[in-house]
Amino acid sequence: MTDQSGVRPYQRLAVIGAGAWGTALATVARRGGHDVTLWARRDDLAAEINNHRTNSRYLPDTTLPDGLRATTDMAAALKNADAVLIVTPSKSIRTIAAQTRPHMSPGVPVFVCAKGIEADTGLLMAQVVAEEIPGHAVGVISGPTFAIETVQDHPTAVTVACNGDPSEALPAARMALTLTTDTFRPYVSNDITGVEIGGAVKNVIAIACGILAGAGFGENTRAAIITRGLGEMKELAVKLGGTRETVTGLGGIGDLMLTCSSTKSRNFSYGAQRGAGVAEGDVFDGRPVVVEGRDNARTVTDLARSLGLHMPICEMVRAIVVEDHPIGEAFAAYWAAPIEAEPRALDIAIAHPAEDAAAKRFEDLLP
Ligand SMILES: NC(=O)c1ccc[n+]([C@@H]2O[C@H](COP(=O)([O-])OP(=O)(O)OC[C@H]3O[C@@H](n4cnc5c(N)ncnc54)[C@H](O)[C@@H]3O)[C@@H](O)[C@H]2O)c1
Ligand SMILES: O=P(O)(O)OC[C@H](O)CO
Repeated sequence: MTDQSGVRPYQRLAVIGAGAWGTALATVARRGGHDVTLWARRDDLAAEINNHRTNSRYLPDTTLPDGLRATTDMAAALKNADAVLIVTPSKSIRTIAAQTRPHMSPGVPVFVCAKGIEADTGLLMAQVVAEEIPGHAVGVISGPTFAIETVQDHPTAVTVACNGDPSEALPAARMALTLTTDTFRPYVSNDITGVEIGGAVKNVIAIACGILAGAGFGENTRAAIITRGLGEMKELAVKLGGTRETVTGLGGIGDLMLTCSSTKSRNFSYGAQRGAGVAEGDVFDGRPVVVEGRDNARTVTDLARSLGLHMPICEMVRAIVVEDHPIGEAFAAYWAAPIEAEPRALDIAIAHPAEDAAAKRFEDLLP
């Protein structure tokens, strides 16, 4: 084990994005005694956080810690920061990173906390930030974390990752120390790729689990999808240079277990509503809710296809949410696929003996 006893926490954090997760991470850091400035897009939200210690839209019924400052002024947020967290949805990460660049002090590390892959480029979030803010160490924070539970002080663990050997991954160790409180426990990793693929893929698998739960299927089905989904996650992560161990950690199976089994997950809930027959436009009663897995279904499968990988559960979700195929048809295609080996490295493919019957069963049963 490398002796990291000389590691010092960061003292002044800028958290960019005052939605549920940005506010939760800012709360953790403030509870840890650090100086925290939270950047919000909207004036009224910054004023609410400063004047009432609440963020009622994103974290209802919670009180934020004293001394947590919010601002809409990016320069002010970044002025004295010795570390930065970017916590907006993955679609906006490039734009937000570009907005931070003119105000970023030299050498300040940046941690991305969004779970996604960029459309068109297929880049992971840390790669996007590295392109927009060159010359800064870039890391990621991910794991099984519902923002509301974190703010309510439920014991919560995350992975903080930077690339490189343990000495180069020092910013990850410093950020882990910075965010450690009596209830929040970060672990350190040097595998950004594995952690990021875990976060993006679990969103898609959670939609699949939601769809099948919403359609009325039980725990057997969910366990099958989580396990096979984990296999898809592992193949993509390893293909891109991540490790199997990371996929079996908090950012992989940990986040899968959480997100695939709770209606607190927006991805699972979105899927559950679709599976119960709610039309796309009526999900969440038409309210705009961040469901990263909808975009991830396309970006994950685009990336996998470009690498010659087949991710059948992610393809099923893509067929439903991106290409608007009927749920029954998409699930039937997945379920009646040829018999294969577990793990897939064993090269076996036997035609499904009841392909048509299986297909018909689900096409008739599901919306
Ligand atoms: N909510 C959670 O429990 C949770 C936990 C872990 C990780 N995450 C991840 O954190 C990221 C952010 O999710 P969230 O739950 O905080 O979302 P949210 O909907 O609660 O908040 C999103 C925030 O980003 C801002 N935003 C949206 N688009 C923007 C843009 N184009 N430019 C600037 N600001 C913009 C919004 O104003 C809002 O403040 C996602 O990638 C999500 O997967 C969320
Ligand atoms: O609400 P979800 O589905 O976006 O999940 C939130 C977090 O990613 C859970 O770790």
